[in-house]
Amino acid sequence: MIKKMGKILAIDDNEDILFALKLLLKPYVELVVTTSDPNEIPKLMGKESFDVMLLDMNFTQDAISGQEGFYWLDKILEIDPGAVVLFITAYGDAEKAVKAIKAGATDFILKPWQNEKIIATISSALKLRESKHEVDNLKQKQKEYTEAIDKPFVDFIGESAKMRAVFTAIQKVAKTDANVLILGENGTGKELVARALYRNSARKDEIFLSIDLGSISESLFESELFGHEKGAFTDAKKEKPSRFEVAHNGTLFLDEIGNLSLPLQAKLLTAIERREITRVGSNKPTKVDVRLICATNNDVHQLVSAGQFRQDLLYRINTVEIHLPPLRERTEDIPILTKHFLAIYAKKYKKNLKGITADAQKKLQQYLWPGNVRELQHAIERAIIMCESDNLQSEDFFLTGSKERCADIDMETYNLDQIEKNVITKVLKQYNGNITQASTELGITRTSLYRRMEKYGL
Ligand SMILES: Nc1ncnc2c1ncn2[C@@H]1O[C@H](COP(=O)(O)OP(=O)(O)OP(=O)(O)O)[C@@H](O)[C@H]1O
Repeated sequence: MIKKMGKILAIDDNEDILFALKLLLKPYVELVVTTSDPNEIPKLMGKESFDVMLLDMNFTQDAISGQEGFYWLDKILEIDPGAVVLFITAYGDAEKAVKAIKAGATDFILKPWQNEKIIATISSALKLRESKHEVDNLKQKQKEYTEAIDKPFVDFIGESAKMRAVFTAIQKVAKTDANVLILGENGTGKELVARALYRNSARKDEIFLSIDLGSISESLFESELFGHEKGAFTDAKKEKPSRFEVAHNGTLFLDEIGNLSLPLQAKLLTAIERREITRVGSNKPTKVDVRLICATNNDVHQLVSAGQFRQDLLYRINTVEIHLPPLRERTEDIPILTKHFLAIYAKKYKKNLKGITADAQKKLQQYLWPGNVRELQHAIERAIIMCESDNLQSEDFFLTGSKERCADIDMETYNLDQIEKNVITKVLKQYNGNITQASTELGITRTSLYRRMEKYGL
């Protein structure tokens, strides 16, 4: 039953009813305020935050239409959109009840009432009000967390033509609800793109939920992504909502989608196609409305050709594709990124640094950055910690030499085929046999590289 909690406002033109209500509710609730004049409602609501309001439907004698009640319901909801209003009427019928609920009332009480029934209804209404408060608090917290998490992501830097094309694509796509697939090597800024899309979308006030699919084990995938009911399996001590449900109305960022096994791809596809999920241990599907942004550092089209990624899933997630170029293909961005990270870390480590020497900057320009912007960021942080002078020096950067762009190639022979073979061997070694990266570096297609490898028996 109701613990002595909750504040109630009862509005009825019949003083006897108000008196009876006060007497009935006083032992259970913290405060009962009554008024026979509905015009008092705004003033009373200004003074006190009521949890539940009991509102008569008809205030003029002999009136049975309920119009006045609906008028005051509107006023109450205008003042407090989260108000929990219970209509009271002696002339209640199913039709009016439905109309009242549609208009925003929470429930309906018929006069004359049974005491237990009215107390039970008010008790549920108080619980509803409490849940509404909790939801509001959680939404507020979520907003604050998102803003805090988003802060480091606000600076998305790049001046190169390739990055300008990415920024233009983000501007065009963000406002639409289209599913976006972001492709790019590790550390190129895929999550930055996802957050920029979210921040500029119509769903910006809802949740942004990021899931690293690569970090979820196969056995836990289904319950992690789709949730489970209590007792669905041995360890399911409590029910768990699916990530889709948590992200409902918001944006779901599925990172490392290329790492999903084929059976899990099938499950994900069903959820996306039907726009509903079914928790493990339940047979009741729940509708979900999310904007999907996916990312991968794999060559997903190549995975499709190799039968390792479902084509139908790819078509569902790549309404628009955004390609993030690796840093070595936009070396003109290195100076501005250097400046940016230098300012951040000099402040963090309280170092009074002027900048970076021309030699050191040249070293950064020549390096291939296999870890892309993330690697540059870490290299600068480390250099700032190590630096003992006014400017970052070449020696402050410990870059793995093998990944430096080779300025010249030993010409032991002038045979062009032999030179080509040597260069390809060198580049393949440099990228540990990664065909995509090697072909990009060589400026040829993957197919051409394969053809040449076959030709030279590599
Ligand atoms: N253009 C950029 N401007 C500023 N910072 C950037 C830029 N690109 C990447 N970064 C920074 O580099 C780091 C890596 O970025 P992010 O996590 O978005 O990359 P990713 O492509 O999602 O990486 P992974 O594939 O490893 O998950 C982050 O700290 C990010 O803030």
